[in-house]
Amino acid sequence: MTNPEIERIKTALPGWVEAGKPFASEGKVASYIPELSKAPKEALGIALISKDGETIAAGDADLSFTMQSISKVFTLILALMDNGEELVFSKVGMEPTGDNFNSMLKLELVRPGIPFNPLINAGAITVSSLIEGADAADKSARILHFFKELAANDCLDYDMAVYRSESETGDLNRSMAYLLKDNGVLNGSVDDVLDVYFRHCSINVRCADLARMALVLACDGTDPLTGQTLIPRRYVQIAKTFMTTCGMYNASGEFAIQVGLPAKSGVSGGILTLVPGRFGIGIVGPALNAKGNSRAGVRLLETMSQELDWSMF
Ligand SMILES: NC(=O)CC[C@H](N)C(=O)O
Repeated sequence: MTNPEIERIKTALPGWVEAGKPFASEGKVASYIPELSKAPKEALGIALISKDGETIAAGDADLSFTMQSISKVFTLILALMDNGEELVFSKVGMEPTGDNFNSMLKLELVRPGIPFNPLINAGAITVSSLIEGADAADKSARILHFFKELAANDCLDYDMAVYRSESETGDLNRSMAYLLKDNGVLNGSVDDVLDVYFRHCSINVRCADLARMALVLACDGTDPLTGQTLIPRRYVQIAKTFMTTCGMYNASGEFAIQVGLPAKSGVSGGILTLVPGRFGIGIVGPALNAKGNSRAGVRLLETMSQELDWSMF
């Protein structure tokens, strides 16, 4: 039986992507991690996977890119699976900051030492320290294994050039980690925690990988294509709530109004989003707007949400 929504997307998607592409010229590719500046500025690609396994892709969907902040959603889930809610939320809060993703302002001003939420850098670095494992290498191996399962792709691996580039230049994250350590929030050595963090940020993916990971969230933790439950439903609920309130950094309110779906972006220009119960979606568009979200990617999602009436609200 044909699904009219899927047929509509198949027909219209190439046109929506073409209409979104020019918006990339309003954005800038991130360069504070020098290796990221090599990404093609004008690119825009998307892949969707439906709960019945139908994949639809358009534009530069084959471009590979690093997950960056998108990985924070899944390390949070793994930390919750490893430690439970009580412990995780004794180290990291549940509120949006309204500040940039790499700001350390509120670490000192309000509730000293505890990051506001797990999707800002300070929160995600704290979450990295909560991943179970004998040492940093073991923790990173567990994260990579979990991501491979969620993406149903055994070939996922690090982009070592991006990893090295961030390790060499990540002094702001390093200073944040020292502050967290001094406040008694971080377990383990700062170098080890940052190694785990930089590695999961540099896991290389394509749009279809993000779409498959998002599909698991869209289906409450069970991969509908294998029937395997990979995440307890409660932790999916927590992750999707953070994506809605903090996933697009300090543009999450605007995104909730214009698009109305749980989403997470990264500075490589990736966006992972989902339509509850129906689709997992991965997007890449390396040119970013002032808040650090893919300019053309956000535009494409605004169009799709309006055309397909996707807002949850
Ligand atoms: N917003 C992002 O994607 C930030 C992730 C990046 N690895 C950083 O720590 O700066």
